[in-house]
Amino acid sequence: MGGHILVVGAVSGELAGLAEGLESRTRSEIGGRVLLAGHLAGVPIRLIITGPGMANAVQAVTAAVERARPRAIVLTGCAGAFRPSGLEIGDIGVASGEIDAALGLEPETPGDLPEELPFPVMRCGGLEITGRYPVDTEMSGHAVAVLRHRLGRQGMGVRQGPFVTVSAITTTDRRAAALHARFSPCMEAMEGAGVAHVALHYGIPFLEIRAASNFAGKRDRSAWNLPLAFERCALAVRTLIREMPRICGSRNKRCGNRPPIL
Ligand SMILES: O=C(O)c1cccc(C(=O)CC[C@H]2O[C@@H](n3cnc4c(=O)[nH]cnc43)[C@H](O)[C@@H]2O)c1
Repeated sequence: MGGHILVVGAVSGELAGLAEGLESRTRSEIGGRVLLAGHLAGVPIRLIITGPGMANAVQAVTAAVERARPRAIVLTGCAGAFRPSGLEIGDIGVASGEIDAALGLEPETPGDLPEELPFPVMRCGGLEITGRYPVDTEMSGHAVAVLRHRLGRQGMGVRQGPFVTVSAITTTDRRAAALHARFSPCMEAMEGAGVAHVALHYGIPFLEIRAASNFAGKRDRSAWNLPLAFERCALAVRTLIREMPRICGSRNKRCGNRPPIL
């Protein structure tokens, strides 16, 4: 199997469990970010820690992709789970799509969600992206099946659904309910739409898998379980990488480096 998998996390804890198991590990810097390279179960892997938020993620992933084109990008880490999804803390979410919840038109009522942008930020393969990014459906479907089979029997919930990307972490039940009413997401985090944008731009299959560290809604820091989420997201990615030859084919849905449309 040729080409490496680029695994992306915002903070070091999210990739620590994968970094520990890397065979023939090397450490370098790219675009001012730490890049670890090596193999997991014989699969060539690069891990990049981006820093939190979309701006960091876009800069880091662009730098990594420009240095060496991966065969797939997997974004992982902790996330806030939406209660109606049925996910519990420590459970796994697999994105079926990525929604940039901050992009759009200012709403008439302060505090409401933005309305959909009236022009695309990207055109790709007949798609006009105004804030909702596709993921690689084939990879995502395989990932859910594998994770349910392997982790479900250890008592871990695995759900597939849209992820929302936010700039401000949701801290009220009102906001969580509004996001759920609009997008029916299973998880929220801060990097997904940015990495999905870069992946689509370069035509690289993209997958996002996270573990719930908290519930989206009223902020109760004492109820967050970051260590459990870090451990579980690494377990999920490791489990998938072992199955990568089956999950990640040689498809390349290239958009090309077309000039910006704005
Ligand atoms: O809020 C804190 O006090 C805090 C303390 C230590 C670490 C963190 C984080 O790393 C959170 C930001 C990071 O995690 C993702 N994430 C996790 N849960 C959520 C959420 O409910 N809403 C948005 N993002 C979340 C996010 O992708 C960041 O990279 C926080």
